Amino acid sequence: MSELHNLCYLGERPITKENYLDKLRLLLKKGVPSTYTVEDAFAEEHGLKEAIKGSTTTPLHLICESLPKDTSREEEDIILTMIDELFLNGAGWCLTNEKDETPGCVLLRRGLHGSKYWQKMVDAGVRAELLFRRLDDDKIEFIDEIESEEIPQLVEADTIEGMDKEVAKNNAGLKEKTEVLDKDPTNTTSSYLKTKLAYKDGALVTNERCDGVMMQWEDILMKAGCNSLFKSIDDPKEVNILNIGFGMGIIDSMIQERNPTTHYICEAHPDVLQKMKEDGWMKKKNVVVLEGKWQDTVPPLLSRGIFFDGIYYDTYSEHYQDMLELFDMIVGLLKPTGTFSFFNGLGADRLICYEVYKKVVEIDLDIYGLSVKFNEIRPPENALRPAQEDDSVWKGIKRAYWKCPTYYHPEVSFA
Ligand SMILES: C[S@@+](CC[C@H](N)C(=O)[O-])C[C@H]1O[C@@H](n2cnc3c(N)ncnc32)[C@H](O)[C@@H]1O
Repeated sequence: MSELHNLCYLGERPITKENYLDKLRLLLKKGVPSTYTVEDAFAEEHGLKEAIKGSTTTPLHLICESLPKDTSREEEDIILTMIDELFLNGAGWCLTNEKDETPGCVLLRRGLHGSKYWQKMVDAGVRAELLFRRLDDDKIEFIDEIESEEIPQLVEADTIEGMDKEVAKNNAGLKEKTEVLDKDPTNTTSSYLKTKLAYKDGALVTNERCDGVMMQWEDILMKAGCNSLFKSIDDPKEVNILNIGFGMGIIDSMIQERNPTTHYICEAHPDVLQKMKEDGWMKKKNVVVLEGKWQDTVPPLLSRGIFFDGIYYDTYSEHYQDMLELFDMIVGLLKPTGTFSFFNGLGADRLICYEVYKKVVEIDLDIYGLSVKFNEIRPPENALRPAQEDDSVWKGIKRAYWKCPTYYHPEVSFA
């Protein structure tokens, strides 16, 4: 076992600065990577060329797994500083071990959700997410620009010949993965909009693969969303609401019950629009249906001088980046007293990611002078049960997109 890993098992007590922190710092200073995995060490010890793929048990995993439950205040401080030290040296908050757990997931399993250790993981996740976004920004100049030929490029198949075989194989793999993602209706809007949908068994699903687009169990979340939209009405004689994403029409039916002056609904999928026609939504006197992607249909509202008391956003196959683009419009469309809310499923298939995004969204909204308040809602029990269990809502659904015990319902306003 490597010296670094041995240290992270925290076997020797008490945990002191001399025995742990100083030794950790020394190892990192000597160049041992903070992401050195147990699998790497095993491969090295056994003269294997490569470590087992798909599993990265990092020093952070070991610390989280080994944390004694009876630490003194001093010991806790040493461990927290060890975690800081690993992060400072590039440790990853979201690498996963053989059980598909991040270090945060290990803490959660061990009953340490909400602890100081947990908070360290969340903070590191937030920093990493914000940093990666900045690095993606092409306006950033790097001091030590890497020569372009050193950067592994995704090459076209016909240029592969003659290249180093390994690079070619990796490139081909990367290209294949990109193509798979491009065709995945859960991942790409253009692919989703071409995918046939079906309304069945209290859900809206993709016809072939049975990806859950919207499900009836979410009505409790939609109720909270609808209440937020009518929270602070500016003028009861002129109530404007905008909902982006019709799905099963759950929130729109709730909005209709409140009889707003104008109820805008933005929807892009042809099958959903067809269902809306069949169910008479196009003919309702206070409803305006914006047919097409919100990216095309919402911007014109800005120039028409329409302002909203409430805006709700719940689409499908979009990414956080899309939401950031929407924020640009929200500031222009929301009345000063208005409320914006959205289906908060950001990272909701893993609690640590969900809490990282809760913070990231707060930071992003703050840039617009918007503040967010999260109300906690307990989802129905059968939404928290794995698909194998009889009464689970995920039975027959391709992938459970919800796995968190608490829903953080967002209410966003200028206040
Ligand atoms: C999860 S469902 C919305 C469910 C809805 N909140 C309800 O209460 O039933 C998402 C909807 O957003 C639509 N959608 C996805 N991308 C869109 C886009 N870019 N513009 C407008 N609608 C979009 C989908 O077709 C789908 O009907």
